[in-house]
Amino acid sequence: MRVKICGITKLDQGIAIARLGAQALGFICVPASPRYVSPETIRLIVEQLPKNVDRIGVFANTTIENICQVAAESNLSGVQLHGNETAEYCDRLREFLPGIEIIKALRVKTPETLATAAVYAVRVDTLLLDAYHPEQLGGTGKTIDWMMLSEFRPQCPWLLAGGLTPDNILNAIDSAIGYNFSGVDLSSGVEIAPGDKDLTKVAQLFAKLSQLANHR
Ligand SMILES: O=C(O)c1ccccc1NCC(=O)[C@H](O)[C@H](O)COP(=O)(O)O
Repeated sequence: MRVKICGITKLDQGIAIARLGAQALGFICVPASPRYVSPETIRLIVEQLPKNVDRIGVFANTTIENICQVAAESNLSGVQLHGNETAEYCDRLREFLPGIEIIKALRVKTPETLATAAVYAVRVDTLLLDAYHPEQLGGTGKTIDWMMLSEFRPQCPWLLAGGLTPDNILNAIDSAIGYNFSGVDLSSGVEIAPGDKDLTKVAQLFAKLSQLANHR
């Protein structure tokens, strides 16, 4: 199962979290976020990571030119679209960034949001389901109503996000496991403060995940 830890801002924490077992690290490229990191800082961290760790830049409602520039400067392997990007936008981004993983985040407010997954699933590599918050785009610590996920069957792999913690991770996965479920994404649930990861909690997370038969 893929585990993505998002909101990395510090080199030592990125390296430690990769060593603990994260297959993907997320870097917030949204300037308004308290977890924002510059392309220069991302590059410094990325250069020290094992090559098999995915390096995902998180963007929201920005231009394709900006994403391409940051992806090149930071040496990203993937980009996550966390705003109101349309399906056509995803198509255009693919043309500009062939070979880069595109993750489309859906902020799930009602079951109707899940129905919009179909239009993205044939265009992007991965979907990510996050919780809806009226004022914040991500890193909110709010959970999705996992009961809504029982009928979720997208045509591409998907990650579960939103308020996941070492304490609730096994229940969340139990609810999410199903067609094309590929992993989990955590941020505030393994933090001391925004952008400052709690390595004890990250270790607790991987200890919990090791109880799952299909982990790794
Ligand atoms: O984390 C942020 O500050 C952020 C800001 C703007 C857009 C997206 C953002 N985070 C996206 C993520 O992938 C988070 O990991 C995801 O929202 C889950 O967060 P959490 O509920 O804290 O685990």
